[in-house]
Amino acid sequence: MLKVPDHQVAGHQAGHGHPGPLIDDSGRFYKPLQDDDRGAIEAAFYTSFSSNTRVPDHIRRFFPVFYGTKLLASDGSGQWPHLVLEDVVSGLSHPSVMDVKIGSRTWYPEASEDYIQRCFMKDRKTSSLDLGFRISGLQLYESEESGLWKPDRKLVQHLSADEVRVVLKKFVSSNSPIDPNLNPDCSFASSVYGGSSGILAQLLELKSWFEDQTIYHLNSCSVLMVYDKKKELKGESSDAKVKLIDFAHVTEGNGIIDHNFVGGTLLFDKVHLRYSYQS
Ligand SMILES: O=P(O)(O)O[C@@H]1[C@@H](OP(=O)(O)O)[C@H](OP(=O)(O)O)[C@H](O)[C@H](OP(=O)(O)O)[C@H]1OP(=O)(O)O
Ligand SMILES: Nc1ncnc2c1ncn2[C@@H]1O[C@H](COP(=O)(O)OP(=O)(O)O)[C@@H](O)[C@H]1O
Repeated sequence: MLKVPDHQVAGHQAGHGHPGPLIDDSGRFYKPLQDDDRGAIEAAFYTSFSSNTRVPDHIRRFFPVFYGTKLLASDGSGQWPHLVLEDVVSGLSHPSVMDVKIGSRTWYPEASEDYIQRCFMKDRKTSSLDLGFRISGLQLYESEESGLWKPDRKLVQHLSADEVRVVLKKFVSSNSPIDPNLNPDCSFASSVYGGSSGILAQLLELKSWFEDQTIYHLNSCSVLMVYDKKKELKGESSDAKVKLIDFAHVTEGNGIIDHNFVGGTLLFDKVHLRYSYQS
């Protein structure tokens, strides 16, 4: 049965005659195609990427599996085409999720003047320009009693550089993210961010491909980081994962490195995650 995902932390939701994402019980995420060129660009990206033999398998695993497109009926908006993707959060019973938009700029020269202006403003008003990335959305599992902490998206996006650093610590802490008197204890930093299969190692592997690949420019794309906090609390492996999502603004690389993306991941992993991990 299809249902609205309660683990969506950013992006478009249902409203104004547009459907929002759906999930099913078999681990699939249905993302409605936007009805302008963004939908076409994202569908074309997934189609190209999934059959592109120049993409190594160890890199492919950082992207949701693509199962094609499907027309789905949704309330008030009739039949609507959806991308059928792997649900990255499926299988995690108590997921902590963070969507990080990579790059100091989200605009790109081929975009419309209006889009460039809007991105330009957003990049300046958020941590993108200062840090090379911004947190677009977030949910943290707290405890059985308190459930999930899902701070307001607009607040999250407009966090200052210093506040972003605190949130990166909260993401891997066992104590309450809400209590202003508690310093994040970072007790899961070594297992979630660190280690040979942790988030830092995964980002590093991804980055090394981006330092070389010139096929795609992933403008305005996000790194989705997820792990099962309940498992961490029980001392079990929490399946920390990194996946890239949101390809509505991908352009062709034309033989040129995607410096904006490489710069963003570099700052994100080397400087900021490592900082949370070590301090
Ligand atoms: O409509 P908004 O204000 O929520 O803006 C959307 C953004 O939300 P945010 O600025 O993060 O609050 C949204 O950002 P997220 O994916 O949520 O990080 C997108 O930038 C979206 O544009 P597009 O689908 O990438 O072309 C943006 O949608 P458009 O305004 O471009 O349709
Ligand atoms: N494949 C996926 N699996 C699980 N969650 C996803 C997946 N793709 C997107 N999401 C969730 O949906 C949100 C919005 O996705 P995104 O592709 O950025 O949409 P939009 O194009 O509307 O901005 C993400 O922040 C994440 O919470």
